[in-house]
Parts: sequence; structure tokens; C-alpha cells
Amino acid sequence: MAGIRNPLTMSAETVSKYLDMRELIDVVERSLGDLSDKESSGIEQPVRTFVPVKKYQSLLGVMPGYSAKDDALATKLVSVCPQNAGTDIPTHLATILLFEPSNGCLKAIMDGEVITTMRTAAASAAATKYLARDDSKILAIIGAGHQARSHIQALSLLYDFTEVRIWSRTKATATALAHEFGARVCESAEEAVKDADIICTVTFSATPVLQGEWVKAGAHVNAVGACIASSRELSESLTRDAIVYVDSREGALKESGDIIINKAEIYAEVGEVILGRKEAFKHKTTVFISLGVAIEDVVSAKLVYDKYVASQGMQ
Ligand SMILES: NC(=O)C1=CN([C@@H]2O[C@H](COP(=O)(O)OP(=O)(O)OC[C@H]3O[C@@H](n4cnc5c(N)ncnc54)[C@H](O)[C@@H]3O)[C@@H](O)[C@H]2O)C=CC1
Ligand SMILES: O=C(O)C1=NCCCC1
Repeated sequence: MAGIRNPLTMSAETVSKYLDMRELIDVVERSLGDLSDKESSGIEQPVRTFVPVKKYQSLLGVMPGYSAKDDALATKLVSVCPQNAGTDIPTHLATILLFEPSNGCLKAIMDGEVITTMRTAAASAAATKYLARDDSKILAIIGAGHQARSHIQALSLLYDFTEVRIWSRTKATATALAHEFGARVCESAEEAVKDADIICTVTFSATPVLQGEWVKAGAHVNAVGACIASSRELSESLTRDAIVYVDSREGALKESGDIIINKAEIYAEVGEVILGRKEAFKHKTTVFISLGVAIEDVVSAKLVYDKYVASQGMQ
């Protein structure tokens, strides 16, 4: 059997070949539903561990998970190094180890950067599909890094935007990204989100970049960038006045500054909405707080591996 003693090594280039954003949105959507129904899906996913490396203001994250439905077992190792910004090294570096659940053998060592970038946008797109108005026309992106790009790509598959706006604290990166998509660069975050239907915050900021007063009633916000308890991207007024959804309640109560510092009330996991167990409130102001969950990586890695093996005519 492939990979029992000799795991496949899959580079970012190889992984990219087998990832399609449309397919990923469906796969990640299903995994978020399964996560909210652990009893029948058999998902095992402890809250991840982050090791802080204070000397370099960086983190090493360990994210293991198992999906019984997919019979997929994997762990992601992810380095978060904000100080790499502006260098040739990305701020997020990740590797995914995929195991054969029946015997514990390592099947593949995969680049995890492409999967992280794409599956996070796929999760936001899945949440947006349920929580934003179907006639959404204006997309605003706060931040202009990897996640900004993948979020524009994913959401543009679902909506026919008449305008995409970008604001980032570094105008040059916002301008370069805007050029790729024919988007408009804004002078302030407030200008970018005015009357926007869908807003994504995808920054490293530790303090709010989005104020509730700027957000149109009925808009949907994907808050993606604040993934540790001491950071937040959203003002208290926004999390107080909007209906707040998360990917994992357990994770959010431990890791989300937007929940913990703002003392925000979680209405539901987005998976509960996907399963039809909680309401979507498409016409009210909604916020999806995405922290990133291991199961998104597990199912994405399995998808890539299975497609690769099939393409090679391997067992
Ligand atoms: N929820 C999830 O599943 C995931 C979340 N993330 C988080 O998303 C955020 C963006 O990640 P990437 O796009 O990969 O990073 P990146 O390094 O490619 O881009 C970061 C962006 O944030 C901006 N930024 C940095 N510090 C800022 C500050 N203090 N205030 C305002 N803007 C600031 C930068 O100018 C840049 O536009 C990070 O916080 C990252 O940890 C990343 C992966 C998964
Ligand atoms: O889910 C992930 O992957 C990450 N989330 C928060 C920041 C590090 C990567």
C-alpha cells in the first residue's frame, strides 16, 4: 500500500494542483457541519496548542484531528511569525502530516501553507453563503496579505460583486492586490466598509480595525485575523449589536479576543446553521469569527492525497 513506510512528500506546487476552491468550499462546509455534530460524525478535535516564542513574538501551533466519516487522521504544524512580513518568508508556514488511521503509519508530509490559505477562505465563503444576503454586491477587505487574496477569490465565486474595496495599513500592498482583481484601494477602513454588504477582516492587528458604527445594518462580517485571546479585530459595539457565529465554540471561548475581551455572546457555531439547527439571520448584521479548526485541514489534506493517488493510479 502506498506510503506505509515511505510517506509521500507533497510540495506546495503539487498540493495546489489538486485543490479547487469551489470543491474546497463544499468540503469545508461539510466539515464544519460535522464538527457541530461530533456524536454522529465521530470527529475528534481537541482545541489546538499554541507554543508562544516570546523572543521572536511568534507562535508554533499544533492542530490534530480525526474525521471518522472520512477516516482521515492528520495534524498540522503551523508557525506564525508576523516579523516575516515584508521578507521572502511568509508569515505563516505550515506542514500537514497525514496518517493511515488503521495502523498509524505516516502516509504523506504535505505543504500546509496553500491548504491554510485556501481552506480558511473556503470556511468564510461557506459561512457567508448562509449568513449574508444573497444579493450582496459590495465586498470590503481589511488587510492585503495571503488571506485577503484567497478571500476575494473564494467570495467572488459565490457573488457577482459590482465593487471590491481594499484597505490596508500599507498602501503599496493594498494597491498591488487591488490591481490583481480590479479592486478599489481606500484611504481608510471606514471608507472601505461604508455600505459594504460583506466585510472581511484579515489582519494581524491586536486591536479593533472595524468599528460597529461603520457597518451597514444587515451586512455580514468574516473576522479571520484575531486568533489569540489577547487580539481582536472588532469593536465591542459590533460584537454586541450583531449576531455572532463561530467555527468552534470551545475554541472561541479559549482563543478569541473578539469574544473574550469584548464579552461577546456566541449565538451559534456556523456548523449548527449548516445542519439547520440554528437560524441564519441573513437580513440582520451577522459576524462569523473564524479561528481556524484542525478538521478543515484534515479533510483538505485527505482530498488532496486521494486525488493525487488516483491521478497516479496508485492504491
Ligand atoms: N482564521 C483562520 O483560520 C486563519 C487566520 N489567519 C490569520 O489571518 C491573518 C492574516 O493572515 P495572512 O493573510 O496569511 O497574513 P499576511 O502576513 O499575508 O497579511 C497580513 C496583513 O495584515 C496587515 N497587518 C499586519 N499588522 C497589522 C496591524 N497591526 N494592523 C492592521 N493591519 C495589519 C498586513 O499589512 C497585511 O496586509 C493573521 O492574523 C493570521 O494569523 C491565518 C490563517 C488561518
Ligand atoms: O487555523 C489556522 O491554521 C491558523 N489559525 C490562526 C493563526 C494560525 C493559523
